[in-house]
Amino acid sequence: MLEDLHNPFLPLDERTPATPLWEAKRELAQAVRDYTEALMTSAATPKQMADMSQWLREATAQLEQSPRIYGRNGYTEAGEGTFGEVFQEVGPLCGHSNPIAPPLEMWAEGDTAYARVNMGWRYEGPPGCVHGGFVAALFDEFLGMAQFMGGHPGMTGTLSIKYRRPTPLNVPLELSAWIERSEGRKTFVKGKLEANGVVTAECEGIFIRPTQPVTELRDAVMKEQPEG
Ligand SMILES: CCCCCCCC(=O)SCCNC(=O)CCNC(=O)[C@H](O)C(C)(C)COP(=O)(O)OP(=O)(O)OC[C@H]1O[C@@H](n2cnc3c(N)ncnc32)[C@H](O)[C@@H]1OP(=O)(O)O
Repeated sequence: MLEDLHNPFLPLDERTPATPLWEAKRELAQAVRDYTEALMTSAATPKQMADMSQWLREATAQLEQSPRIYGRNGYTEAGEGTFGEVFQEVGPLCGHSNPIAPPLEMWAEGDTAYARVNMGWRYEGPPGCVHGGFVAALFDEFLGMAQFMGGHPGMTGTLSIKYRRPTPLNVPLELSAWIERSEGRKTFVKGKLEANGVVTAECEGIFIRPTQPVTELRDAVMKEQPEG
């Protein structure tokens, strides 16, 4: 059922783009990341901002007029990689080709999964600190991947977070996670987030292995939506 999912713990240098589309998109996504990060701290003049808005709208129009592919299933159906290869590009937290992904880098050593990320000004909640919702998002993605080590990955059922200290922006954040136990379709995972050697947040997640293939999720969800 989940055989085709990308192994999130491949060495980073082996996670090469599956097709030329992703190779180009990675570069564009990084440029957009850099642009939005610069925007957050820029005090350019209103005229400079207006000029850049115009220039960006024109660039967006070019993308909109290009051939389009929608969603993970769309990319796999278009031959742009397996479900797993596409995931490593479009995932909203770790996707190389998704400019909203910080991105989060993950690897495994023994029974523990690790991740590293640096959250810039785009993610500010309390002054100088990472917004709590983004801390939760990092845990959701990271614990979601850590449960793969158990071999029975599922969807997030419950995520409980203890915010112990404010999490600073613009420093390397270190995450670690491990599987506590599995019961039937449920996998219990724990994790922590550290900045400068201080634990700023802890998380417990319960992941539930779905009864249907995750690749069929889109069609199942669409069927559940009311007409209209
Ligand atoms: C597959 C790899 C993807 C990895 C990415 C993970 C990161 C994500 O963001 S996932 C997206 C966020 N999560 C979701 O959208 C999930 C939405 N929820 C669902 O789809 C369903 O409720 C789902 C699949 C979690 C469980 O549904 P279902 O399979 O019908 O559960 P059900 O048969 O009622 O219960 C099975 C067991 O799980 C337990 N359980 C059900 N829901 C929950 C829950 N939310 N929290 C804790 N336990 C639960 C039940 O108590 C039951 O336990 P037991 O066997 O001991 O009685």
